Amino acid sequence: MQNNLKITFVGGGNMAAALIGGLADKLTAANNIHVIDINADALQKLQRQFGVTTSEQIDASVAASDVIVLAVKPQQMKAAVAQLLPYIKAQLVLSIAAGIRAIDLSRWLGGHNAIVRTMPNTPALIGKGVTGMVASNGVSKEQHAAADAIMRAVGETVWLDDEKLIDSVTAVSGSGPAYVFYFIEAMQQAAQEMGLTVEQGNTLAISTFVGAAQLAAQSTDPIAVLRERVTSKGGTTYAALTSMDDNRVKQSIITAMKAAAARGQALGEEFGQD
Ligand SMILES: NC(=O)C1=CN([C@@H]2O[C@H](COP(=O)(O)OP(=O)(O)OC[C@H]3O[C@@H](n4cnc5c(N)ncnc54)[C@H](O)[C@@H]3O)[C@@H](O)[C@H]2O)C=CC1
Ligand SMILES: O=C(O)[C@@H]1CCC=N1
Repeated sequence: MQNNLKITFVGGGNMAAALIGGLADKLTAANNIHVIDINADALQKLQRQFGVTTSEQIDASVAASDVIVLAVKPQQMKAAVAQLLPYIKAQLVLSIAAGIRAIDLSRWLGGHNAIVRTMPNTPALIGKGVTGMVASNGVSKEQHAAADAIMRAVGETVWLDDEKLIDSVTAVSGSGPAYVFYFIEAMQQAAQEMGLTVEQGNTLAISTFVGAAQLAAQSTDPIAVLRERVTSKGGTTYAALTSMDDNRVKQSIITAMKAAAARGQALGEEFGQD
């Protein structure tokens, strides 16, 4: 079902492309989506692939849009937002950047406080994303619904009450696809070291991930029970999991995820300064 939301993306890189893929001619007509990026090649690709309109600099389309999606890197955010200032009225500003806090965006936008901070992830590209979101106090009911509809167009949404938790979401699901790919890569390498072909290893590793994830999503049993059902006493899985425990793999994953959350906070401090 399409609405007529006019959406301007500031930044047309990887994550913007994933979101636009879910929105264009689905939530809203492709020609209601405008993308501004300093990289002409990125714009050409988006124009060709999705039929969106584009420009290389901030223009009047910003003033005419209902929603402005901030999709540049945290390091690029302050400079990008500064150019928006003359065009900001009542639009919803939706940021997907790691770390950058709503209070800093608001200050750079002259006190504008209709801001939704979000943390999507790349499975959005195939409509299987999940996005953590938090609204600042100037967001109207309609804008809240619009933000939810935008992110739902590419997957699930999880709303938070406390903005601080966005760094935790970043560590879990924002960066999360990379942990999964890392684990799959390790399984593929092990498969090859144990004599399977590249193709056989890829099929076995990826299908195992997809199957186990779907089983986990559909099951009412705790994940630990699902794990125990694979683990016969004195069997092969027990040998593998004992090796992982001996190598503190679980603790390493938890430590790594806390490092991601800490980096999110540090990005906010580093690039949210005046
Ligand atoms: N890649 C991911 O998995 C995720 C990324 N994010 C967030 O999304 C944001 C974008 O990340 P990516 O798409 O991966 O980066 P990217 O580097 O692919 O895209 C950023 C784009 O912004 C453009 N840009 C830079 N300065 C600009 C300016 N002043 N005006 C207009 N465009 C400008 C660049 O040319 C580039 O095309 C980041 O803030 C990141 O934290 C959030 C969730 C997941
Ligand atoms: O690595 C990053 O900083 C971004 C945020 C979450 C995923 N990618």
